[in-house]
Amino acid sequence: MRVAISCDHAGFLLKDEIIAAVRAAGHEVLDLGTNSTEAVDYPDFTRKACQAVIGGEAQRAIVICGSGVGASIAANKFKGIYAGLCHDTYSAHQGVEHDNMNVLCLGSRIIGAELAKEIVRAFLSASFSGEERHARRFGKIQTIEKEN
Ligand SMILES: O=C(CO)[C@H](O)[C@H](O)[C@H](O)COP(=O)(O)O
Repeated sequence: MRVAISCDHAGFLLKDEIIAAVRAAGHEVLDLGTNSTEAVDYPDFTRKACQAVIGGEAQRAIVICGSGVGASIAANKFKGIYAGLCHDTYSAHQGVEHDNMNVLCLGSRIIGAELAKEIVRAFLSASFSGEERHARRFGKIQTIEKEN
């Protein structure tokens, strides 16, 4: 699949490691910046990655900021984006299998590169189970989305 990746200045140092891990797992990368440690605003770069998913240029996205919190708040404002902040591998695959998560948020000031790469591999190798209870719950999330 094609994976959009973006970060702010705090996430920049982790971005290249994540890009390499995504490619090593056999996926294509759409690198949407930022490309230095010069300060930028995470909503601007989260927007780029989410719009790539919504527009179909990427099937999933990974967004990196300092804590991952700001990126996850911003990402979940987009209709069609189901973002999760995951700093463990269980959440990274279960979030896809049960909740249809399509954007992974990471905090580069919280976790190290090796754990981040394992989390990325867990996220990308998982798929939505589609089991009735999960589909029902996901449908309810989409109902909330339509109400707002
Ligand atoms: O970590 C974050 C909050 O969720 C943001 O994404 C930013 O990375 C962080 O706020 C940047 O902080 P800085 O003091 O401007 O470097």
